[in-house]
Amino acid sequence: MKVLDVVLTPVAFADPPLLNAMGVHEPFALRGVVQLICEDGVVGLGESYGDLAFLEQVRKVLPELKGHDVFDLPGLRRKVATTLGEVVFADAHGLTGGFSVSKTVASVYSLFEVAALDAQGHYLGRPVVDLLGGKARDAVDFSAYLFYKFGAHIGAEADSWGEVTTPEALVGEARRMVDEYGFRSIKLKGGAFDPDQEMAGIRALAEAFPDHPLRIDPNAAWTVETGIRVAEELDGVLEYLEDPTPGIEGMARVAEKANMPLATNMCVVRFADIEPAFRQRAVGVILSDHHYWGGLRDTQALSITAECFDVGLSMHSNSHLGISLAAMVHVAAATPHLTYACDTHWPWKTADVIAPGALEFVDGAVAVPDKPGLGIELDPDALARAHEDYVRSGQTKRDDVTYMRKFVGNFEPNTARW
Ligand SMILES: O=C([O-])C(=O)C[C@H](O)[C@@H](O)C(=O)[O-]
Ligand SMILES: [Mg+2]
Repeated sequence: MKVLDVVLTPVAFADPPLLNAMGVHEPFALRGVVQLICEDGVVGLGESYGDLAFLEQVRKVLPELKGHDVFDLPGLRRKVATTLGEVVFADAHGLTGGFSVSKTVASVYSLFEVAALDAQGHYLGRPVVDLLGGKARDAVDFSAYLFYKFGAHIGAEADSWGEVTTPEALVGEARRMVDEYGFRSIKLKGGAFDPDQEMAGIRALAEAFPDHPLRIDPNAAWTVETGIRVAEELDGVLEYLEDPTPGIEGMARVAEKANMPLATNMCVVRFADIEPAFRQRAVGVILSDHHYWGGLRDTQALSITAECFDVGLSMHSNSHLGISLAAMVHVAAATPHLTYACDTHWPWKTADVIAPGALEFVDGAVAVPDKPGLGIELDPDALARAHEDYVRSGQTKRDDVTYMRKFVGNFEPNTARW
């Protein structure tokens, strides 16, 4: 089944002022939506980053795809690699680790691989999970993804979540997420405040939700010494400690002293990082993310590799829409060695580009769609609105640092700050 045309649509959707080590989320999150228009009226959908520098790489590949057979995934990867050559896409926030030629190819390929698998599924009348080997589980568990946050964007009214900077407000945020979605585990995005303040937040969550496994992720905002201190003080409280400090060597030094596993989506972000990280026993959990690990099938390869070394697998999330959630659910369902509830930013958004109803949270889990392909439908009006928002936003990249300086004039990223 050949590709006749490819449509790439940059979109934006409203995002609250969520805090992290790099600053604060801007008023809109950007994404790129791809439609592979194929023979027989089949359309395959993919979603990834919306930064202009990323979309420029994606655009280079578009003309190469016409006439490509959507069942030829190795050929698709070759076309992406050949077209991009030695180019390296680097985002402005670094929250998903370092940049490389291989990560750039993996990221661009992933967008098209998901769309090709969706198209294959439509053509065959089978869900993507079946194309990936079949269901290892019927529903995929997600964790509540808590953020400290400002109450409002610059010049805007307060959003419905309000300001969250205290343990009490954090527990309130968690309560709302758990009540609305039924999440059975909780992740706190840290790195925004002093670690003692964030530990107080974790302790308040542990008291309010004694049956919910907890994690904290400061995105490498701490020194090795602070990472070790937090690991000791939160021993028995956390199921894992995510990216306390920068780099494989630093993580290995914290891991040596920590009783809980260390998790990462920053120091192991491509297959070449696995050998040094595992040799130094730097991580006990990898957060997979098909958007930069080379698609759904490479995510499964990552899982098998982790399993061989007795390393756990969880799943990372950036701000995303329904196409990405569907892809995450299909690959998670087809990946037996997935040992933790996955991350998702889903509760933070209020709009989407897909028709509602295909992906529902019940008890914190999303049932795997059984319709063909990803099992979702693009809503053309919603896509057009999201594209208008992209144009209106004036944003061309995610830049949490610069936006934070509008709140705190002399702000510098919190990398290894404490
Ligand atoms: O687990 C992580 O590191 C992330 O989810 C990175 C994200 O970019 C998150 O920090 C965010 O959206 O601010
Ligand atoms: Mg992380």
